[in-house]
Amino acid sequence: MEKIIVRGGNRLNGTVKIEGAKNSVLPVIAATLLASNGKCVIKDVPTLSDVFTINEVLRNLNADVDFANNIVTVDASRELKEEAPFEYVRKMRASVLVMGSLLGRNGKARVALPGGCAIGSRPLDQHLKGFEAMGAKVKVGNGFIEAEVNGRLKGAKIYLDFPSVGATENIMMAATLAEGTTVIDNAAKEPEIVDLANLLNKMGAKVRGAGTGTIRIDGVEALNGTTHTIIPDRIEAGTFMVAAAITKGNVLVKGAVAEHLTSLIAKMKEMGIEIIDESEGLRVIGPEKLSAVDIKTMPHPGFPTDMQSQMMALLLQAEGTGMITETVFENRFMHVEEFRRMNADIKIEGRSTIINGPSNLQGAEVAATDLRAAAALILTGLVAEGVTRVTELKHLDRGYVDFHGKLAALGADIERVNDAISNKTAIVADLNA
Ligand SMILES: CC(=O)N[C@H]1[C@@H](OP(=O)(O)OP(=O)(O)OC[C@H]2O[C@@H](n3ccc(=O)[nH]c3=O)[C@H](O)[C@@H]2O)O[C@H](CO)[C@@H](O)[C@@H]1O
Ligand SMILES: C=C(OP(=O)(O)O)C(=O)O
Repeated sequence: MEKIIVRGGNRLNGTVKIEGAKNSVLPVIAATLLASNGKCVIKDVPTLSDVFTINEVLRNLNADVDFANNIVTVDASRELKEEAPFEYVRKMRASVLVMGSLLGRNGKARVALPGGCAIGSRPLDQHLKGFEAMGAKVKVGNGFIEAEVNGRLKGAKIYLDFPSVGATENIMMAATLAEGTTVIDNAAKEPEIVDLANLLNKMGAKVRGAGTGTIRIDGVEALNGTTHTIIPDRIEAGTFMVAAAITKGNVLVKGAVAEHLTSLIAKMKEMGIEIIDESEGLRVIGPEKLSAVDIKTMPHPGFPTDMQSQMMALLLQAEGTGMITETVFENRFMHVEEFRRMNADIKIEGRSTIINGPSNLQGAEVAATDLRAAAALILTGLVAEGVTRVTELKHLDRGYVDFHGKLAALGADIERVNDAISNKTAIVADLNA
């Protein structure tokens, strides 16, 4: 079994470089399916398992996809197939993002239903409501969603009940090739939505208002290939900011964009952490004592749910009682039990957790329950007494490139081992002895 082994106690110092954003690159790669002429060249693509999965989804749809040196090149000019099977959607929910592109380009899409996941039930009703408003017939059955339109999609006015990131992206992509104008109200405002709109506009689309609550898309006849560089990953940046603060270190998080991290910076400053906006990124200096704060996750520009578990790790080290309320996902506290195994004092009350700090954290064997929980448990291991072993690293690899290597370069005592391999090596060594 693969494990990350951390021995707590080292302060982190130095510079870490942030990769391109996972949550940007996945919709961007899905959007390249819209180009019926020319290739799309996407730069600063992180080598994450989710990127390999979306590339496979595209290949399966008959696109040519090449991935080398952090550049993905997609040629989707051939006729596309219409189905994203369960084997991909099961690995990564964001596979459903090909639905908007396929519907816009082909008039038909068949995507396996993702089902729930460890952080919540995550329905797709807002995506489907948008496609239906644009004239698609949507059918759900036999584990698949099928959407089909006779001729072209028609522009429509769509109000989202919740500013869903995925629904905003899927509807935006479909609308680029629709007849007439689509208006999405109560749209998500995340920086990744703006990145996707910038790519679409370079491909020849007419998208305005991305980053605000109302996005207007004037449909065009066809889209072309282009070159695009992915924005830096604000969640990876935030995770390293917490790593610096929790270890009382001094780290330059190179490439971090302050405007993408306003709510996190505000909360970290409230906790007593020094954050300096330098030309290359954000420098984070951890204080000797952290103060407890209350946090409520919200759609952007509110506090990101994807930083919730990492901030819980930080609050475990703060003086006093802090509260975290999760409003985006209904079940994103699975990591609490794992933190408790490390001697954390946390209570769950409905959608809130009460964290009493500072905890006398102790190393333990813990299992990652989702991607951000994996990172949070490793962060906790950086300050726990003794050795922490974190398993279920498939979650970590979805969203972090060489996480342990980057922490080790900053001075952490951390390694990644594979028991299966070391057992095999031991057996071979025995045989040779
Ligand atoms: C690949 C990607 O970009 N993933 C991000 C994206 O996920 P994702 O796009 O799945 O998140 P959404 O914004 O859609 O979901 C937020 C909430 O809305 C609900 N909902 C969503 C769609 C829908 O049709 N009906 C519905 O009820 C979800 O169950 C959830 O409770 O945004 C989340 C919220 O910032 C982040 O945590 C994820 O990292
Ligand atoms: C929840 C996350 O991602 P996804 O939507 O891809 O599951 C995340 O990045 O923390």
